[in-house]
Amino acid sequence: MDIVAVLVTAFWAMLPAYVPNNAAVLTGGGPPIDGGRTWNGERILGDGKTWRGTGGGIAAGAILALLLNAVHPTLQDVLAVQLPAPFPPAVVLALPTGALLGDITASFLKRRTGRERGAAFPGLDQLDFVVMALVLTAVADWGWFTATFTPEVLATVLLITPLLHVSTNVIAYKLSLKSEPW
Ligand SMILES: CC(C)=CCC/C(C)=C/CC/C(C)=C/CC/C(C)=C/COC[C@@H](COP(=O)(O)O)OC/C=C(\C)CC/C=C(\C)CC/C=C(\C)CCC=C(C)C
Ligand SMILES: Nc1ccn([C@@H]2O[C@H](COP(=O)(O)OP(=O)(O)OP(=O)(O)O)[C@@H](O)[C@H]2O)c(=O)n1
Ligand SMILES: [Mg+2]
Repeated sequence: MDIVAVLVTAFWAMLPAYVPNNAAVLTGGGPPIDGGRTWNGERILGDGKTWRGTGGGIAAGAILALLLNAVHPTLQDVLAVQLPAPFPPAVVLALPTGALLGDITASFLKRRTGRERGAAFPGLDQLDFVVMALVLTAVADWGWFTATFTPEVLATVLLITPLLHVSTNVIAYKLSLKSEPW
């Protein structure tokens, strides 16, 4: 695969895992998942992980995956690029669900390490959602996963995701959509 094909595959295949975190910020609020419960004096997850944000995020990512599947044949013709095979139904759910599960796991780890809601955890913040999205996708459909995420695509995903995460968060902060720029 040439470099353009690798970049296009990495971005296309990960979009349904990128959008859920954005959508959760926009749709979040209401009752927290942990119901306010604590463990060893600290919140289990905190007020930043809500049912509404999680549901909104998964819905946004799954809808986007279905939209990408719908435009797949046309775009492949028009752009003359090799896109990954359409997202199988299990992957349509695994990518966004994994992304938010990764983010929720990171909040659990942040609370266990004494970090308050909104505190940064460099490294974890940038890769939590992508690692869990990839793991869940591999479990959901191993054939699609290995055909799409070749070693070079996987390396590209792990390289571009932190850059995209940092830039999206700075833009969202400047637009007053997030209270911290990370
Ligand atoms: C479908 C809905 C409801 C919203 C879509 C909004 C949107 C513009 C999505 C772009 C998707 C995308 C390509 C994102 C970049 C990949 C990425 C790593 C995203 C991680 O999201 C971070 C998120 C919160 O993260 P956290 O929970 O871990 O802290 O960021 C907050 C984002 C928002 C509140 C949404 C609004 C975002 C913008 C206005 C910025 C748009 C920026 C880009 C498209 C990327 C531009 C940067 C480069 C270098 C290309
Ligand atoms: N599952 C989720 C993820 C995010 N959000 C919303 O998106 C905001 C930003 O997300 P994030 O940065 O992940 O949460 P933080 O508030 O920073 O909390 P934490 O320290 O636990 O990451 C949250 O405050 C919350 O309003 C949500 O409602 N539900
Ligand atoms: Mg945060």
